[in-house]
Amino acid sequence: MSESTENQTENQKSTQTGNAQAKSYSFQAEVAQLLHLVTHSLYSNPEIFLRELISNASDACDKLRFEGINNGALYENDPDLHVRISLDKDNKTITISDNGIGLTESEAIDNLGTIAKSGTKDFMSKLTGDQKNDAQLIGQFGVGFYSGFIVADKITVESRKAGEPASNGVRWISGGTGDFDVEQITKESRGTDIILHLRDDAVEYLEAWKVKQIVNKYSDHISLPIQMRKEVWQEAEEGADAENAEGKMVLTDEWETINSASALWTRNKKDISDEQYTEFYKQFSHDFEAPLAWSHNRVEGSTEYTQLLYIPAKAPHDLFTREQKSGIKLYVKRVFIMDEAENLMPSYLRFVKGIIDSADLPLNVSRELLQESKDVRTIREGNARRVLSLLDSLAKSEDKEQQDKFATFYKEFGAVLKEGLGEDFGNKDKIAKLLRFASTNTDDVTVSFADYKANMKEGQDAIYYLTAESLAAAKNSPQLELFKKKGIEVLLMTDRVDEWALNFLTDFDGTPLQSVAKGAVDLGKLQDEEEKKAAETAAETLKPTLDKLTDSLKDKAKEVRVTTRLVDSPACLVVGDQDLSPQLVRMLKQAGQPVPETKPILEINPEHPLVKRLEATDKFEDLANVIFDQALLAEGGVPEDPAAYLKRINNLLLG
Ligand SMILES: Nc1ncnc2c1ncn2[C@@H]1O[C@H](COP(=O)(O)OP(=O)(O)OP(=O)(O)O)[C@@H](O)[C@H]1O
Repeated sequence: MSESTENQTENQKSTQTGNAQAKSYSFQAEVAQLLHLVTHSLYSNPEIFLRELISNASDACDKLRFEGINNGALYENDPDLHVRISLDKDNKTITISDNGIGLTESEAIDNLGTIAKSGTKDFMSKLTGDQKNDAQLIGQFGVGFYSGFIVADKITVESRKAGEPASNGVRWISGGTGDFDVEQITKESRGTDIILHLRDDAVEYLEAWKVKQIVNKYSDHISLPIQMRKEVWQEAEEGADAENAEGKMVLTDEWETINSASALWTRNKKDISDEQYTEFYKQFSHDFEAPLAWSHNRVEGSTEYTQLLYIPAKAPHDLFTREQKSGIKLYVKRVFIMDEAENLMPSYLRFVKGIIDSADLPLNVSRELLQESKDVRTIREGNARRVLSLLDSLAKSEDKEQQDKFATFYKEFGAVLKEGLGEDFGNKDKIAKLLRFASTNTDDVTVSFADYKANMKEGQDAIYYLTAESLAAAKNSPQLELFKKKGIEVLLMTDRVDEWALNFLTDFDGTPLQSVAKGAVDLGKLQDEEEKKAAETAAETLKPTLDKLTDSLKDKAKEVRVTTRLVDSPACLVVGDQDLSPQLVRMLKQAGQPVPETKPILEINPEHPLVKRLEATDKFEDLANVIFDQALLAEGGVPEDPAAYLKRINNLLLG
């Protein structure tokens, strides 16, 4: 017995039904809360109940198909899986039946009495308490099985698990309030019947045309046949009374399939409307926002598969955590195999949601097997190429709407995409083309490397960039002073991943990338010879001061040297070309990772009055340390001993 069944049993109350075998159970508190909302809201979109129940029926058939791979007996000589909808005007019921996997008694108690599924949990977390808003959310999200209570004041579920004897059926009944009753029944047919006892204001769903319309709108892509009893026109009989004089539609015993019954991705692209693509996305992804873009292809060659990949419009809150799951569902020859098939998409594209239907993988493929498969590698590479070219086409588009979509994509997922520079060497250049940054010319994150190159000064032979913790810190960084003075654009990068990712990109289209905070400043042909000479002379004259500084700061700085990079500030910190920047070191330390201890280089501005004062002051130690600590503060760091820093400042102020 599972844990929740035990809990439910504790809640067991004396039977209300009079039937010795029926037992009454309380709903989990969250379910009761949800049901209260479902039954008391103004529904903005009541018809979604059908979408939800059909989706559950289809899942149940998928499960049977999957388990049937290794245990054919589960089909019980009833191999044609389907969903059937029956309308009963006299009893005001609508019944959704499937011949899928079915439920045992304890599964019915567990699964229909507690909330386990991610979609509903997500929904609950978005509730605001405002009835109108929450009612709209139900329409967008759907709340699975409980959607039935939008139109029904009582739901009866009758089910029998595949492979169990007919006598092991279960009946579950609830009025959608605090509890539900469960009893054992005999059910010959395998699978589940959901019987909705419609409320008086929901009898419109007893009309066959209405049901067909809803199925067509929401569930056309379901790969199973959704069937209803066929209606035929019956002419009036001779001598019929006035009411029946014109003939009428009558139900036959024949079942008719009312949906296309082919999985959406198996259909021809030109037969699928944008609305259908969007509706399909919302259903399988549980995202209630429309996707930004999608790509649907049948890939042929040594590995054959169909890919239907979507770019969502919004990043999930856990995008950056290690637990973030892949959004790819794997099918093999239209049989659902698994959710979250992480091997089918590189991790830096983990935001992509979609479906892969492989013609080559074995039906009993496991996660372990996926890791080693050559076909899987081919599919993963094909998927990455496809997503990158989809993004490239959005980025390159002349169409404003497409450009806006790219901007939205970049805002939501740009930082994740950058991980690809380190992860996907083969596509590094394609990824680099898609990257956008702020720069010293604009705060908007819109400058591509190509834009930057087009804007380079004559004689400039590197792409300059600066990584910092925020745009404000980047813009005020002393490292930029010389570049500002000379009017050279510098890309400003403020995502945490930037420095790590940029390590893997040494050039863009033949032009080297150069961090302005690493190594000696080298403006190449843009270097002013006179400035350079002046710095060299200053270095000579300042030699004794530099030596003294090096000695005083030997615990903090690896080297002290004169620079031409500064205009207004007395000093700044830089690191060697191959060293980690102080920001990255701080970040890694925060994340609890081991980092090699490297000391920065202190560069000083020989023209600055504070530096000049060093030559004459009798408080050399104080001033030297304050200059170092201020350089540290300017790049976002904190002096190692803040109290000592303040003491020194005060000492200097008091003169
Ligand atoms: N027709 C059915 N056949 C078998 N089991 C069902 C059926 N309908 C519902 N269930 C069971 O009840 C559970 C709860 O259904 P519900 O619609 O609330 O959530 P879900 O289907 O798990 O979530 P999601 O709709 O997000 O996939 C299901 O997970 C399934 O175990």
